[in-house]
Amino acid sequence: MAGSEWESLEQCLEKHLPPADLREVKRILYGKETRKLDLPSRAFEAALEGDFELQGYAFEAAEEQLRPPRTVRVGLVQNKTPLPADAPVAKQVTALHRRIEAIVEVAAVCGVNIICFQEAWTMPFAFCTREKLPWTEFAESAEDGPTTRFCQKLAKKHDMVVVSPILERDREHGDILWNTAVVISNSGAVLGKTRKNHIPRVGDFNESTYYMEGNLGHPVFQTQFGKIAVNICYGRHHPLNWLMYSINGAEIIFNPSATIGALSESLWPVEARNAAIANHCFTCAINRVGQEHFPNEFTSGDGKKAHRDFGYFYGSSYVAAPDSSRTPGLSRNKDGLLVAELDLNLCRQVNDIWNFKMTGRYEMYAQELAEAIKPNYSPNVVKE
Ligand SMILES: NC(=O)NCCC(=O)O
Repeated sequence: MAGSEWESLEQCLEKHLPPADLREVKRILYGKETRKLDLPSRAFEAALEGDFELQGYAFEAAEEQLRPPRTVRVGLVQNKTPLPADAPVAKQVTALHRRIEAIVEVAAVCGVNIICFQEAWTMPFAFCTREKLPWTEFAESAEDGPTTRFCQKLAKKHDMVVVSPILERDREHGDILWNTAVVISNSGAVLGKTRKNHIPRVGDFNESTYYMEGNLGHPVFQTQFGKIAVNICYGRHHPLNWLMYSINGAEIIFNPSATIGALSESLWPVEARNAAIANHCFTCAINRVGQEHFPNEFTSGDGKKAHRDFGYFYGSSYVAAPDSSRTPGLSRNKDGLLVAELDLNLCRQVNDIWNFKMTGRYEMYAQELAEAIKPNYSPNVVKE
């Protein structure tokens, strides 16, 4: 299996395929080609200086007579943790704030309206360790913690909606922890928060040691730039989770994640993209990059030796559209900002073609599922 030094699928295809084959492979793998965005050269210069990748693409919709285009630019940020996991907590958080601030400046130059960071972006992904301190010290209030205040400043300064996925400490309710995304309006006000609905119990993702499944349902946030929702990481394996955000009207669903090569890389290009198709909306899949090493060894419960690292996070953040097209992914190993221009009119246009909302038979599934979850349910299996 390729390690973290292997740059990306796109780079490999471009290097090895003759142009005519490349065109066909891209048509089948990526759908209708996305147009490269003409981003300002000073944005590329700043990205180069800041040592992160910058890519920009546009999805187009057909012109309509009655509705003007509803274009919005989203920014997806993937990044390594700048300091080692054993650096003091406050220093790690500050270093991450500085890193993100620099990337958001470039996003602003690129005209981004809504930006989303990776899952639990203010900390190393330490849940593999099952230790509490110091990791629980990274938890903050969603309403007025230092990271939310920091994001409010960014939102106001750049007139940008900020989606900030953090480890939340809910001081009002028993001081408990949640995996939460705070949505901050471009006015700088906290619009609300949403919590991770599905908690992994796979590999070293020992997150159930820290927090429970979210209790806020499937909120959709009406922003100036469109209706958005956040399906946090492991939620992307659950089609009903995507569906409920879509039923509540989400036009863009962000999927801030932290996942590693050995576990999920072959699922990654499929799931968020399928969700965009199945739900007639845009999806934005974001994964962190880099390797994180922890001070104490932990085991993976698989009989193998104890170790201090989690494996590598493979980045590859991308945006998928309801018509099955998608952007190329960002690199597997570099920090990056992906800018995508979406015309939200495409959601209804594709809905009118494929009609999944009309043909979904939700009443049938609602009834069948209501029966299937009963303890005495007997599966409908027809036998000879
Ligand atoms: N952060 C997280 O939920 N990771 C679980 C692994 C995966 O969903 O790929």
